[in-house]
Amino acid sequence: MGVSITEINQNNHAQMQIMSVYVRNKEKYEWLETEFGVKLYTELESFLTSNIDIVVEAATVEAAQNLLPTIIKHMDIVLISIGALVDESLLQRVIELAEAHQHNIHLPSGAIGGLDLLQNAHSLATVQTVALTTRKPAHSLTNEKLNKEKVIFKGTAQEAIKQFPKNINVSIALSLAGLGIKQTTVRLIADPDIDKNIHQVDVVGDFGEASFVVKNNPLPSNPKTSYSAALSLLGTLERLVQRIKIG
Ligand SMILES: NC(=O)C1=CN([C@@H]2O[C@H](COP(=O)(O)OP(=O)(O)OC[C@H]3O[C@@H](n4cnc5c(N)ncnc54)[C@H](O)[C@@H]3O)[C@@H](O)[C@H]2O)C=CC1
Ligand SMILES: O=C([O-])CC(=O)C(=O)O
Repeated sequence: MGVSITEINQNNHAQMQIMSVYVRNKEKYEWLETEFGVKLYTELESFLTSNIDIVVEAATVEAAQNLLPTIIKHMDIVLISIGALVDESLLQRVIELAEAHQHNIHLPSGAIGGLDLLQNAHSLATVQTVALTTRKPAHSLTNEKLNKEKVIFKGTAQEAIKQFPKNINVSIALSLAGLGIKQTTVRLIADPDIDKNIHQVDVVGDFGEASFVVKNNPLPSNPKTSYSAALSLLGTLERLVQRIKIG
């Protein structure tokens, strides 16, 4: 999510600076040091003991699963590869570590909205169903040449993220806010005629019904990702230091 480093270090968003970046290949990212004055680390422990207060993860579900337990022992984290938390034993372990070390795990809404309403409705009353219908440009989901839309997945959020770990992190955010990974349903549609990532969330509960549709433009600097996902990450950081909490 390249927008973040420009936004934070040059436009002074969130009253923060990115000081350190954890990478696997230093040579590939040397330009970040030159352009933004950050320091690169290939050793996780050195990265975590460098001059930083919080980690922002924007890598992959697999990387997040591997790194999360160590990171949470050291400090707070903003996690955007939320699909990592589909692993229930990892989730439990990470919650215990967060509690033991008094650190927080921030999960941005990412490319969807409505998680505040869902959380309230689920934790304080009863929610009956949560359904996600995601429609993405066909080429981002399949190598198959399609001339019309095709439902390429129908099932639980748990199964969806296993089959599409790069594409449906939002389903695990929804699951954690509501009915869990086994009862949150997902339909994933490959559509050759669109260039947006469209997420529709339908919730039915004692409070009534809610539907949210987000038609996401691609992030200009990284078109496979939705623009709003990067904004959500930045917004989560910004809200950490704001005195008025909304939602
Ligand atoms: N929650 C949400 O709504 C959304 C979540 N995502 C997720 O956010 C994450 C980042 O997305 P993008 O910026 O589009 O991905 P990207 O593929 O453009 O960038 C990921 C970066 O992480 C690096 N990386 C991968 N494994 C690593 C490791 N083990 N250690 C250090 N660096 C590692 C890669 O080299 C790459 O530079 C992905 O997991 C994606 O699925 C993306 C969009 C929305
Ligand atoms: O960018 C999006 O629209 C959502 C996405 O990829 C994800 O949830 O993993």
